[in-house]
Amino acid sequence: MKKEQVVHCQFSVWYPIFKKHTIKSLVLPLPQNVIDYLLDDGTLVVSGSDHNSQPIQTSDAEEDIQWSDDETTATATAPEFPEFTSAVLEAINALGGRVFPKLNWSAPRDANWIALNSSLQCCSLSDIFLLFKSSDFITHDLTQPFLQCSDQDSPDPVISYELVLRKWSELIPGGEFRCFVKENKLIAISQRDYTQYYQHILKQEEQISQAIQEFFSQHVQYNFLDEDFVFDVYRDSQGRVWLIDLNPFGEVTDSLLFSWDELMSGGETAYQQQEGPAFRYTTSEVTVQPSPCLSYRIPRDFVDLSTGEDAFKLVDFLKLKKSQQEESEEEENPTQ
Ligand SMILES: Nc1ncnc2c1ncn2[C@@H]1O[C@H](COP(=O)(O)OP(=O)(O)OP(=O)(O)O)[C@@H](O)[C@H]1O
Repeated sequence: MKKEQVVHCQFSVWYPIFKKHTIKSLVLPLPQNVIDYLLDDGTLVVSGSDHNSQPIQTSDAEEDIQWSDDETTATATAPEFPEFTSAVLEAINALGGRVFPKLNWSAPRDANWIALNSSLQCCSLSDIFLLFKSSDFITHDLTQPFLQCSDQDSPDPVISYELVLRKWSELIPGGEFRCFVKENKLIAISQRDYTQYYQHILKQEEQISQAIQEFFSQHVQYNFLDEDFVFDVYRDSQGRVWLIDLNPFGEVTDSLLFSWDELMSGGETAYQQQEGPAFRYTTSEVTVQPSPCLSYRIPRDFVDLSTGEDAFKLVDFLKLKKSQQEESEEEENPTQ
């Protein structure tokens, strides 16, 4: 996979090409001070004028917190981005008040557990910041988007970072599929939420595969900037197919129920021996696995502490940690 392929899969590159076939979205340039804020480990929650949450600082900024009985001193000044905040609020309103946020490539899928509603649905900039600051996928976009590219000797293309806001849509996970395209041929289709068994996929295998192939040949094939790529689709309850996302054809993209070895080898096993693409889905409850994002979670208690209404619980927790730390330091250095 070349750096150029990654550049082509940025949202603002593919969206204008496929606008008619995907969810309505708006793209806002991400100012440098917002990028710096997102990459700064210290401040956990921003106190924006659009949100009434209390600003809280994590342990990195512990030194700044005055540990006193008057707990109000534990609040800290959070950064404010007035112009960006109003541009974001205007965009959210234009999209119906609820949005799904992304950066150039990724959504903070690994951070949904931290949101109060356990979802990526956002109504304000603080909702978006909380998810983005908690997400390794977002940090990856910001710091090493070309990590797995084969042409490491070539200079990294310059990236203009963008906040993508997509109109919130209730997508049923069983209707989502990932499609692999090699040399402009659709070689493989995988159920996207492969950890679950969906009876309707088993029953409608033929119709689903047919609908996706038609969508590909009518709207996607030869229209993208590369001949190898991966696209995600959603088939709604009326059988209509929508484009959800475009990804590079390579290891950086999850190959789900296929392996990259078989897809790279031209999909010999997958498509050359048969007419259409190979279609894989989970066929029984027996193979159901835990959700792949589970490893990104932290214990529920800590989530409650950091996002709960009672922000002072977090302060108590940090105090406890601090005193535990001091005790263990004393044990390690009994001479002191
Ligand atoms: N507009 C939307 N409203 C609600 N949910 C959405 C919306 N767009 C996407 N989703 C959900 O979020 C999931 C991830 O979306 P998307 O593919 O855009 O993120 P991503 O970070 O690029 O993922 P990947 O890395 O797997 O490509 C989708 O599978 C879908 O379930």
